[in-house]
Parts: sequence; structure tokens; C-alpha cells
Amino acid sequence: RTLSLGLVGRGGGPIRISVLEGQGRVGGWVQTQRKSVAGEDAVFEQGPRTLRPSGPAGLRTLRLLGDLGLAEDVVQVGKGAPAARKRYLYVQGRLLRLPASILDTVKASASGPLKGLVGSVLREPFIPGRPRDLEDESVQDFFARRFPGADGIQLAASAMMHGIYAGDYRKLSVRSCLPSLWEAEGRSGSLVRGMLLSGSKATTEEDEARHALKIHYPQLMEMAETSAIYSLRQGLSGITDALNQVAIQSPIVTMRPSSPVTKVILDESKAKVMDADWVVSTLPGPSIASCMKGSPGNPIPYTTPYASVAVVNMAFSQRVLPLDPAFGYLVPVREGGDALGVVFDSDALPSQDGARQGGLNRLTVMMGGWKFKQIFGEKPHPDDVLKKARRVLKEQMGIVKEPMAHHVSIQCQCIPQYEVGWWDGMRQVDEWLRSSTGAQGRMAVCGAGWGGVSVNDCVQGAEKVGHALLDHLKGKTFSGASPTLPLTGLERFRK
Ligand SMILES: C=Cc1c2[nH]c(c1C)Cc1[nH]c(c(CCC(=O)O)c1C)Cc1[nH]c(c(C)c1CCC(=O)O)Cc1[nH]c(c(C)c1C=C)C2
Repeated sequence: RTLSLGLVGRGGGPIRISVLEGQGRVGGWVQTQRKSVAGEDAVFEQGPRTLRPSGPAGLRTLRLLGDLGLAEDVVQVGKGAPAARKRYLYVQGRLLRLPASILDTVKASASGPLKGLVGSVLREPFIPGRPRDLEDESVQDFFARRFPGADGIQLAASAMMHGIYAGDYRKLSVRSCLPSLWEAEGRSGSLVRGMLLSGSKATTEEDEARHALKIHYPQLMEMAETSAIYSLRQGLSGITDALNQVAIQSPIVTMRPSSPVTKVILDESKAKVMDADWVVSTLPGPSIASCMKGSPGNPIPYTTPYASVAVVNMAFSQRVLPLDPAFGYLVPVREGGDALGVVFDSDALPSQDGARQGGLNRLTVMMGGWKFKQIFGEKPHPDDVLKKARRVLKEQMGIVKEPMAHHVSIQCQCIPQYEVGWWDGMRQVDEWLRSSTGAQGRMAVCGAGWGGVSVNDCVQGAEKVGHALLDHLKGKTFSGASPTLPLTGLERFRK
């Protein structure tokens, strides 16, 4: 829709958008493999596998799915489904179910690894708020300050950081990774009080996104209200493939696959391969920094570290899991070992098992993350990775059966690590993008490295940059020097 506006560009000519993609395929870390297993078409996700239909970003993604004509392909996990309510931690050699209700929490608090949980939560509002000059701290330090001595909370927090960032909660920044918790404490001096006061209050942004979705795609809005997570029947590559098709058909967009960017020069007189008025970069910080090395001006002032994940998808001919249907489990830092967690894919999304449902049993073992090098070295062989994944299944769940099919992916440097100080780093990059000694207002950024690692965050970030740019272009024709971009994509980091 937006791409067909008759835009007028610099010098009165039409606007042209070139999408440079380094790989031969589009989608980045969104990578779905369809494997034929026992005659069935099973889905193996090697990157993100489910999306959340909540919050302004979640609602925007649903709107995008509607615009792409994918509403019929959505497969959902209802809020009450086992895959939404049953999650486990692997603690002291056993799978421990995480409480899913207040009653469960009270029971879990009586004994075992989560002992004393309720008492810690009740005491938290009486603990003074953070010092005024504390600008950031690790996720571990934050929970230790708010819930001193609460071992169970540390276990759960470290496991959650494995599930989202494949990262080490002793290094990850609470301000950057869990901004709503950091803000709740900032507002009320207490995390619990802050969360209770904000309750289910929707922001204006969320209200607007809800309203837009309800008008355009009421069935998707209904789905958002009743679902915990969702995916597409064909897997998440269905989204990036559909986007690719829209771009290919657009008269103003040129898709250029297999075109890795190796250099960005902010000096028109030196343009060699392609001359552009503006660049919107979705490259990770270290890659864009390396592309701009040697270009006039200061180098990019901050780059984010990244973690690698070994993702091993497996399909068994029958159910091998020793427990009732569930989402899967996460392994807290303290347990050590190779695994970060295991997802029970067939329980979450049985419709991705092919037509003969109830037969196949798909699951995914995730290993490495922040300790990838320590476990696998520089370049592990896929057979060794598979061996390690099978050992995880044997040791943690007693599964010794050989899978009928498997797929090993080594996702190098796939998840940005927002470590303590990242927020301030983003502020510096925002300034650099605007500064005359930096990118001179000619470049904006979006993507997981710059403001949220989920697919929803990436869609929201890209939409904001895209809409701002289009609004800017609609209002003007360009005949002189290139004006600066109306935004950098990092506005939220300004003080
Ligand atoms: C390739 C592995 C990935 C790991 N994390 C992500 C990927 C792509 C990104 C990610 N995972 C989750 C989120 C949160 C927001 C969302 O969209 O849902 C993000 C950005 C959620 C998540 N994924 C897994 C778990 C257990 C969770 C926790 C939250 C929940 O209970 O829903 C599966 C999983 N992902 C990774 C690991 C190691 C793992 C383990 C089972 C890394």
C-alpha cells in the first residue's frame, strides 16, 4: 500500500528504494525448514518460532500479517492451552514447573527451589528504591537488590535471559533487557508497587494499534485477545517470503539478493557502486562499524556484542517427552552444562507437524549462547553438535530414542547482548548518526541490534523509520543538497 504512493525524489525524479541483502535468500534469522518426515511436511524453525500478539509492537505485526494476506495462515496457542501455561526450569537434575497462578505460587513458595518466593514479593515494597545516580545495572544485581536472598527469583531470571537473549544475566542490562521493570521501580520506588499501579493500563500507542487492527482485521484482533503466542502454519518464513513478494512487485523497490554491503562512504564524490541519498541500515553494530571504517568522520562510537546459538531441531516418530504437553524448559545459569533450553514444538504448534497430527514429536534443543565458544570452540562440526544435543535429552529427560529427522544450525552471532552500558551506547550512536562528524543525518538504523530483539520489536522499529521517511518524502521534492533524515531510529534513547 504505502509503496505505491507516487513519490517524487531528489531532482524531481521518482523515489527508488534498493534493498541490499547479503544472503541469497531474504529473512535473516527467520529461517524455516520444511522437512519431509515419514511422508509428513514438518516445520523446523532455526530462528524465532512464535510471536506474541500483545503490546503495541505485537498488534502492529498482526496488522502487517493482515496486509500481507496471511490472516488465514495464523495458528495460535490459546491463553489456557498447556503450551501457554506449562513452562519448566531444569533445576538440580529435575524439571520444575513454574507457577502459572497465584495459588500455584503460594504452593511453590512453601518448599523446594522456589521456597520463600511469596515472602520476598511481600517484602519488596518496603525496600528503598534505587539511588538517584544509578543509571543501569545487571539483571542479576537488580533482582538481588529488590529481592535479597530470593534464590528462586535468581534462578528464574537467569533462565529467562537464556530464553530471550541466550545471554548471561550477570552481564545483561536490566534497563535495556527488562525496561518495563526498570521503569516500574523508577516510577514508584518499588517494582511490585510500580507494576500494580501500572496494572493493565494500555498506552496511547497500544490503544491506537488496537483500534487500527480492530477496524482492518477484526478476526486478528479477536485472535490477539485469546492467544498467548502464535505462528504461521508454514512457519515464520511465511512472513518474510510474503514481504519479499510485495517488494518484488513494487515499481519503486529493487530487491538485490546476494549483495553484501562491505563499505558505506558518506561522501558523494567517492560513490563507487551505488549512490544513495539515505541509508537505512539493519546491519548489526559491529558489521556497520566495519563497513564505515576509514570513512571520513569518527568511527561509530559503540558496538554491541553478539551471542551464537546452536539450534538442533529433531522429529521423533512418536511422543518421547516424559511429561504432559508443555512449552518446554529453560536451564538457569547455575546448572551449567551445554543447554540453554528445550522447546517442545509439537506441543506448542501441532498443526506444524503435517497432516497426520499426533504422530510426530518435534522438539528443539538450544545450546551455547554466551558460553558458545567455551562449549563448541570456533567451528563445531554439526555431528558433534547433534551428539551434544542428544546427550542433553538423555541426561535431562531420559530420551535415548534416535530422531527420525534432525537439522543442526549453528547461528553465528545471532542475538545481540544488551549488556550494562548498552543504553548509554545507543545514546552515543544516536548522536553520532546526527552529527556532522558522524553520519551527518544520512543514515537511520533498525533491527535487533538497535532496539529490541523480538520479531515484533524489529517490525515496529522498521515501520517507524519507514513511515517517518515516507511522510518526509510526501511533503517535499528534492532539488538541492540532500536534507537530513527526519529520524535516526534511536530516538527513545534520548535523555
Ligand atoms: C534462536 C533462538 C532464540 C532465543 N531467543 C530468541 C531466539 C530467536 C528470541 C526470543 N525468544 C523469546 C523472546 C521474547 C519475546 C517473544 O517474542 O516471545 C525473544 C525475543 C521468548 C522465548 N523463546 C524461548 C523461550 C523459552 C522464551 C521465553 C519466554 C516465554 O516463555 O515465552 C525458546 C528459546 N529461545 C532461545 C532459547 C535458548 C530458548 C530455549 C528454550 C534463544
